[in-house]
Amino acid sequence: MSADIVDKVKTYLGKDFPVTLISQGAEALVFETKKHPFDPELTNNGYIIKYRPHKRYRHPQIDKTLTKKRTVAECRCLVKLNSMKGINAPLLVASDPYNGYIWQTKVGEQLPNGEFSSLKNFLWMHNNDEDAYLQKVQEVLIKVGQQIGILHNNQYIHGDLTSSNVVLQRSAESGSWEAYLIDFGLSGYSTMIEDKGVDLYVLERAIMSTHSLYAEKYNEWIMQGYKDSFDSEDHLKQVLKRFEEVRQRGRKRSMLG
Ligand SMILES: Nc1ncnc2c1ncn2[C@@H]1O[C@H](COP(=O)(O)OP(=O)(O)OP(=O)(O)O)[C@@H](O)[C@H]1O
Repeated sequence: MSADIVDKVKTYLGKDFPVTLISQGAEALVFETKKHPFDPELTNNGYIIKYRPHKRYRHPQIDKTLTKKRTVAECRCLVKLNSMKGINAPLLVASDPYNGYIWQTKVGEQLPNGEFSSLKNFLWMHNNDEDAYLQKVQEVLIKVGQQIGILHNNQYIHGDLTSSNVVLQRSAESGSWEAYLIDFGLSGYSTMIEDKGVDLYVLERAIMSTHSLYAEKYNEWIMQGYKDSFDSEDHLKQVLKRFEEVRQRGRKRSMLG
C-alpha cells in the first residue's frame, strides 16, 4: 500500500492527531494513537484506528457499499462482544463507516523482550525455554481456549483465528496474562456447527505452522480451555465431532495437493 493512503488518513484526522502506522493487512491499515477522537482527557492504554481504504479494482459505488457494510459489521460485533460475559475484546470508541474508519481501545503491551504481546510473539519468546516455563504457557493457552469457547457458546464465530489475532495483557489486579481476541472483520453471529469447527481448524493449523515445536501440546491446552466454556455438553460434542470432520477433509485435501 502506498504512502498516499497514509497521507490521506493523516489529512482526514488533522495535523493535531498524531498516529503511527503499525500494520498493513490485505483489508485495512491499522494505526496507533494516544489521542481519544473527541475527549483529550482520555488516554488509557492508547487507541487503534483501523482504516479500510478504497479498492481501485472495485466499482466506486460497490466499494463504498462494501466498505460501509464491513465496517458496520465489525463495529456491531465489538459492541456485542463488550456485553458478552467473560469475553475480553477491545472497546469500540468511535466509527465513521462511510469512510471506513473504526476507533477502538488498544489492548496489549510490551513483552519482556520488547516485542508486542501478541500470542504469536509470546509463544516465540518461550520457544526455547526449559520445560519449567511451559506451565506459564499452558495457563495462557487455557485462557485462549476459554475465550474461543465463550465466543462459540454464545453463537459467535471469529472467522480469522491466528496467534496474531490473540493479544495478551496483564491483569491490573493479579498481574497474570489475560487473553484478548482482536480483529473481528470476519466475525459474526452463527448457529452453524460447521463455522465453529472451521474456526477451531484454522487456529489449529495456524499454531502448527507458526509454532511447530510444541504445537501438539499448545493445541491440547487450547482445547482444554475451550471445553471448559460450554454450557451444553451436547453442543460441545457436536462442535468437536464437526471439528474432527473438518480436520479429515483438510487432510484429504492436502494429500490430493
Ligand atoms: N485493538 C487492538 N489493540 C492492539 N493491537 C491491535 C488492535 N487491533 C489491531 N491491532 C494490531 O494491528 C494488527 C492488524 O489488525 P487487524 O488484524 O484487525 O487488521 P487486518 O487488516 O484484518 O489484518 P490482517 O489482514 O493481517 O488480518 C494486529 O495484528 C495487531 O497487531
